[in-house]
Amino acid sequence: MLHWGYDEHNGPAHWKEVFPVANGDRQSPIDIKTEETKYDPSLRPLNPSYDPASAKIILNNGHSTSVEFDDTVNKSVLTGGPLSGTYRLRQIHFHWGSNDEAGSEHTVDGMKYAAELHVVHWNAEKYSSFVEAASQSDGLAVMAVFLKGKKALFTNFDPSCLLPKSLDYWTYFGSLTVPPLLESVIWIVLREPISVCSEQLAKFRSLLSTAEDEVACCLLRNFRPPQPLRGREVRRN
Ligand SMILES: NS(=O)(=O)c1ccc(C(=O)NCc2ccc(F)cc2)cc1
Ligand SMILES: [Zn+2]
Repeated sequence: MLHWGYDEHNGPAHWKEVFPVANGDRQSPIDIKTEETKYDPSLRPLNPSYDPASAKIILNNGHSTSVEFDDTVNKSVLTGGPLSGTYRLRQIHFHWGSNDEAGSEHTVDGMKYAAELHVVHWNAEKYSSFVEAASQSDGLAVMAVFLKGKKALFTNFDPSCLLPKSLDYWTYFGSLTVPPLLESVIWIVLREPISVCSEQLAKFRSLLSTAEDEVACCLLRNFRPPQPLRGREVRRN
């Protein structure tokens, strides 16, 4: 496979050829079987604290569209939940499908949402850089928010925060969902989805996966299918 992507010749089924950890014991995403999740009273409420001033750039890296944040200081952080210590916000990005019926990476009792937002943080208390944290089992924390397709315009959506009303969540130990698929992510999946309209989802699909000097082709989908749970526990607050 030339460079990994989501096409027939370089998609998720091929990633193990270059990244053997693809067959590891804590790969993401997973299908969350709600009946098998275990209530854990020791789990604390999530405490996201984001400063909009730390947003730097928005970019299309060919695999997703992402907003990068200034992660040189503790300006935007996530604490609480299953986390011990302070995790610093690095970037947010989305995963989507070629139609509104699929697109999320995590699924809930087999149900796919139209898209999924990932809010990526790293453990700046224990490690000195994102790259270093990305190789540690407790190095990263990614908060996932489901996006559900909504025919009508969506209402009472507060543009300043992309989070749903409820911060109730499921949590499990997993990995990056794109190469290098490092098994260093504490996943926090919010139970309540946010709504986006079909036009917004269509805009994701119009993003290009090619560089300016190449023949344009759209990034129609960029979700990895659910991976084996391998005996891992999924807890809920
Ligand atoms: N979809 S996801 O939320 O799981 C995810 C989050 C971040 C990254 C990432 O930063 N990749 C580049 C990268 C990865 C490791 C490094 F060490 C350096 C850069 C990849 C996937
Ligand atoms: Zn992601």
